[in-house]
Amino acid sequence: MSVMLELPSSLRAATLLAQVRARRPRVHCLMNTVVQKFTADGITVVGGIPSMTSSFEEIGSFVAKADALVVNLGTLDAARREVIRLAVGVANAAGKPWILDPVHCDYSPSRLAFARELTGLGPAIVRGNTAEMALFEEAGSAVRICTGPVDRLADGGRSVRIANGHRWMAAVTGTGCLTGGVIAAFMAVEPDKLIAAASALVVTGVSAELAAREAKGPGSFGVAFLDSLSEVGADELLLHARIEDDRN
Ligand SMILES: Nc1ncnc2c1ncn2[C@@H]1O[C@H](COP(=O)(O)OP(=O)(O)OP(=O)(O)O)[C@@H](O)[C@H]1O
Ligand SMILES: Cc1ncsc1CCO
Ligand SMILES: [Mg+2]
Repeated sequence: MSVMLELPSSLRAATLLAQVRARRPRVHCLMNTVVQKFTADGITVVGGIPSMTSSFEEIGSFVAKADALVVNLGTLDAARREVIRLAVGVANAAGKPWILDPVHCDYSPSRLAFARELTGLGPAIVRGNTAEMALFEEAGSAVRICTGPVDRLADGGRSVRIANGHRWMAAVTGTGCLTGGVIAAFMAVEPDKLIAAASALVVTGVSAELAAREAKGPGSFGVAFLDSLSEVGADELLLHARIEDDRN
């Protein structure tokens, strides 16, 4: 007998967004040094509470207090690798969900090997762009997300596409990293990781479309995107969400 797995919907995205805003989940980010502020702002305006330290002495306490963890490999060095291993160990021991963003794993064999090591430690989600995810055809039990003009999400039983977003997202550095933070906030309130991630991507994608109407180009778009993320609600999500079943 096959089990009917839930598929994402605009209504579910709106409900989860309201839950994030009501519950204010804590999201700890081991975020690259390029887009720390943009990512923290994205988590804050959507309704979560970000923390960003990467100190070896403190990371255990911060992860223990967080509801979800983001592991982003954008700016990686030996110290950061050790902090990531410690953070993942604490998250796993406490049953807290974490998302891996294997930024630029396509640029460096040693980074790819580290990203593969982390994938073996059981992230809830692995998300990257097309070039990165081409190296992660296999992501264990994690939900696999490949973002781009259309986002593709898949777990063992489901495969969906989110067709929201705007081309200026690719012209602002860190929109993908920011979506990792927003996805983590949604994972903190929803145990079904594919539903959580798809809902988060609908929220960021619809917000980007609304922001593009106000912006003059990528610079003002980045600011308008944060404005839209703080204001988007059920009406806009129900009207604009483009979620497609990708099984065929
Ligand atoms: N041409 C496009 N049209 C619509 N949405 C897009 C487009 N390109 C990217 N996006 C959206 O932008 C976000 C970031 O996706 P992208 O694949 O560019 O991430 P990335 O390369 O990891 O970004 P970064 O590393 O700068 O954070 C996703 O939410 C995606 O849906
Ligand atoms: C440009 C860049 N380099 C390392 S991390 C980062 C941010 C987006 O991935
Ligand atoms: Mg990226």
